[in-house]
Amino acid sequence: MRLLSQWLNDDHMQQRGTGQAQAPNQPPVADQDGSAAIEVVDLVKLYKTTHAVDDISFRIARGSITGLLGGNGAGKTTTIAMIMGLVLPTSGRVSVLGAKIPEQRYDVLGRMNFESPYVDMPMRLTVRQNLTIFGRLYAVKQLRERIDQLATDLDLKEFLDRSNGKLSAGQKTRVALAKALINEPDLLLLDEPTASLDPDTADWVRQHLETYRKTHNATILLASHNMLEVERLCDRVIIMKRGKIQDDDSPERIMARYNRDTLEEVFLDVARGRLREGTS
Ligand SMILES: Nc1ncnc2c1ncn2[C@@H]1O[C@H](COP(=O)(O)OP(=O)(O)OP(=O)(O)O)[C@@H](O)[C@H]1O
Repeated sequence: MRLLSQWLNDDHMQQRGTGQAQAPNQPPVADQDGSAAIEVVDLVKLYKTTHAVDDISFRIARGSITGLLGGNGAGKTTTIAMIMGLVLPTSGRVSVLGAKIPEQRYDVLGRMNFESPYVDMPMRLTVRQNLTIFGRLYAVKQLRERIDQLATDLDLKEFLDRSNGKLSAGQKTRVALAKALINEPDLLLLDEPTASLDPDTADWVRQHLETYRKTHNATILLASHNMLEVERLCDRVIIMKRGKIQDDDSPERIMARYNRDTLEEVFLDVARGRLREGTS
């Protein structure tokens, strides 16, 4: 995850450094054709001899919530980074909201957003200043009202004028979520969205994400190590291991296939190489 934060910081610096915002509110690239929110075909990322991502393919339907699971080093972050166009694939194709990535990424970046508690925002700036900068990068209209709305929705009012460096981990996570929603994205990529939140706040964030998906018909792809969260939120689960897709189905069908009652048990089966029902 540290690597992803580095890529992201570099990316934002590049956009600011060139003085060119990312043309966020451009007309949508041809996605009226019913194309998937995300399409990944035969995707490979090879780092010297490490197959970080090893020939994976999937399509993610619009308006769905998909969980990307897998142990440490399974290839989740690299997959998400390639979907965002931050890492170039060794081979294979990615398209997002009908646009080829990375070639046409600037056509759709304004309709996407990303959140990870591992990516810090500038510490000396206040929450309001940070949200203002990101809102301007996305050319959000009526930005002040949008920030007020997010502050109400995500309960940030109490520390809106406090610098980011003086927030608790849980408060930072809520601010990071506000940043991810600032442009009302059609596609939200989340990395452990409830890490470091207490159970009550985590539950509240999950509810917020579910509501956001419903009200905006948004598509959410989230990497998580929290199996209960994935069971609760996701219509579909993609399990990765050593760069490959090990399983891909609804949580219910996956649990049935492994003859398990929880995704946590399935995760342990996959991690420890135990076979699912019906495989030899
Ligand atoms: N820039 C890089 N150079 C070399 N190897 C890399 C690089 N980035 C990732 N890797 C390797 O690729 C593999 C997949 O890493 P990745 O970060 O995608 O896994 P992950 O599933 O996100 O893991 P975690 O749950 O620990 O965050 C790992 O073996 C990792 O060491």
